[in-house]
Amino acid sequence: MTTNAMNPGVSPTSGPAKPALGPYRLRRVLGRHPLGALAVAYLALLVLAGLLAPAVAPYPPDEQNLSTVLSGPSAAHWLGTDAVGRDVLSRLLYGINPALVNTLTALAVFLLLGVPLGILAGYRGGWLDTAISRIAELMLGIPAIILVLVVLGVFSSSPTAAMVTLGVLGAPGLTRLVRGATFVVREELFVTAARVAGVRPSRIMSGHVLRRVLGPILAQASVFAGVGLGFQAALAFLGVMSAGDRPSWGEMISQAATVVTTDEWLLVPPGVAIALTVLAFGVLGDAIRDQTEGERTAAAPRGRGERGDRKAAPAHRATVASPPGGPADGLLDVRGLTVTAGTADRGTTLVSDVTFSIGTGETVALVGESGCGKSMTALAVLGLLPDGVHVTGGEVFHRGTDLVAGGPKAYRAVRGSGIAYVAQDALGSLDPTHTVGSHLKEVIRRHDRLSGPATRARAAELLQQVKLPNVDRVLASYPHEISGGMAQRVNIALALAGRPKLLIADEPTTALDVTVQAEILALLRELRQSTGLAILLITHDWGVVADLADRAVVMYAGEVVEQAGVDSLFHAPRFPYTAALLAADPSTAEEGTRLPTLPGRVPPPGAWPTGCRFAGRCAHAREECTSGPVPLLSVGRDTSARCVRIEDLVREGALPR
Ligand SMILES: Nc1ncnc2c1ncn2[C@@H]1O[C@H](COP(=O)(O)OP(=O)(O)OP(=O)(O)O)[C@@H](O)[C@H]1O
Repeated sequence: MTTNAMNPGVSPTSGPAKPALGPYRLRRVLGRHPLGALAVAYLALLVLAGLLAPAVAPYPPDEQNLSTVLSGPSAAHWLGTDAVGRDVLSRLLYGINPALVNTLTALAVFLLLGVPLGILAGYRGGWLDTAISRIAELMLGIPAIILVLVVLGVFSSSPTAAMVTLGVLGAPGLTRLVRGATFVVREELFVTAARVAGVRPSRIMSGHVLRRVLGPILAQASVFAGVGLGFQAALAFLGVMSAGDRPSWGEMISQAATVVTTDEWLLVPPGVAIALTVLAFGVLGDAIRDQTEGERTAAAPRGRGERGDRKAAPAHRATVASPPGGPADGLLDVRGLTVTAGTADRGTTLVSDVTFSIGTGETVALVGESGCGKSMTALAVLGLLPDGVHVTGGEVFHRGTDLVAGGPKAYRAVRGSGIAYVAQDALGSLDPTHTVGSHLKEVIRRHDRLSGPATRARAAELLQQVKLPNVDRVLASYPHEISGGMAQRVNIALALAGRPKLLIADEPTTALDVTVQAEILALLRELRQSTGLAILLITHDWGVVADLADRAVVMYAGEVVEQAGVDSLFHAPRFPYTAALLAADPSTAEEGTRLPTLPGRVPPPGAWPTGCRFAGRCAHAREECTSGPVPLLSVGRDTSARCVRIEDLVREGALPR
């Protein structure tokens, strides 16, 4: 994930996603799509003409003049007259409203069913997704025209019944599209961040996910509006949908159809009006889709699914009990944590038997090369493991409550108010469609019952707490309007909103430039002193460990290989891997000397050797290292290490005394 001493050659994560298609961006989109703008202008004109029909129509719609039937266009009747001498232009104008009302009826049903079900299926997943998807597939198999004809037969050719049926039959297609888009958005970091901040799922779905999938929805709605209008015309032409006695485009088509053999012109005005309107809806849909397609595919699946449940029997543990992880007072106690992709029986273990503790106000660094299981450990503590990855052994006690046993409910209760989270991707953690103020207010409302002005005051206070200047301007800014460093301060402010006692920070400074890194570290240090905040810091950077941490937990190939106070660790590492990592740290290297490298790679999950997992890369490995599982052994007051040769190595001078 990062480029640094422990993880060479791997680039930082991508930048933030683009803002979703809101009203402001819709205007910009149309500015770049002249045809789309033309379509909007046409539709706006149509609505206006429909509303103003009584004022602008040259004749009353039902006024008959039997002396001028089927007259064709003339100065008196610009679009001619129909079979009973009524003015076609006037009827066309009066017919706009029924055509649009019918279209809107179908559209409303289409959206009201398709959008919520799609978001629910995509966001919740599991059985709800399976049920909604199966029903949608079933409905997509129903032949629409036959069902509509049956409905028209039952409901006396009622246009409303036909349009409602069309909406119901169209909705499953929208549900599938929205579900797919929601799957992508659900994995975005800002959704994870909102979840960790304790924002309710209903609020995340309506406030964040809906806004992000609005583009595809609008595109689909435009196209469906065109389909609805064309469908009305087809039904009216077939004479199966009653037009009543009001003028409507469908009714005009229907009447023109009866005289089509003697006068084809009568089909032209309503036909052209319908064709133009269908075209306008289609062009608008295309403009919106062109704009949003790239954004949807560009949204990287970076976040995490919510899996706090234990799915299978506890996994195998080390034969010797691990010693306590440090001077814990019960704020966080992780005991024998095992995380598996798949199930315990038929899965791959990603993290095995991890034990450590964090006390109030303490900062513990989780260190190790890329792929050693640091993030999986942190995500298991938060109950935010990705789909298909589960805790299959051990406990995560937060103030005495086992979150693993408590399941998603227990995790939800502590996220935000007990344990907060700050990710590496500062901008990606913020929803691009919300201002900083809106992010903060949402989280504050989740934790405090405050009035509107008090919520704003609290938001400003949080920004001041993270030392952001120009609070009013920052509150009104969108994420793309602030720098990475400011965004990370905003994320820390969001994390502090629930007054948590523990902050999990996953490489919070890696993506920032050096001076900003130092400022963020200084801020964390200050917050720790002023609020008593405990921090679980995931990092590759020994400099950050030295700067901030009290203790370090070193992970290798999914297990803890050493735990120690930072001073002991730096001066007398007790595991050859720790010693090798420290020796390869460029910040401690003497100028002009060649930096030692650590040959080989971390064995991937599923390919861990028996015994010491580091043996394949260790210059000091002997047969005894690989003959059986190696327990984590206490070495001195605050140190434990998973090495059977510590005494030999110290004696031989391979490890410092
Ligand atoms: N969704 C997943 N399904 C299966 N395996 C996964 C999944 N996500 C990560 N892994 C694997 O789990 C192992 C531990 O990954 P993890 O992200 O915890 O490592 P890390 O130490 O945090 O590395 P980095 O510093 O690069 O983030 C890796 O081998 C990784 O490939």
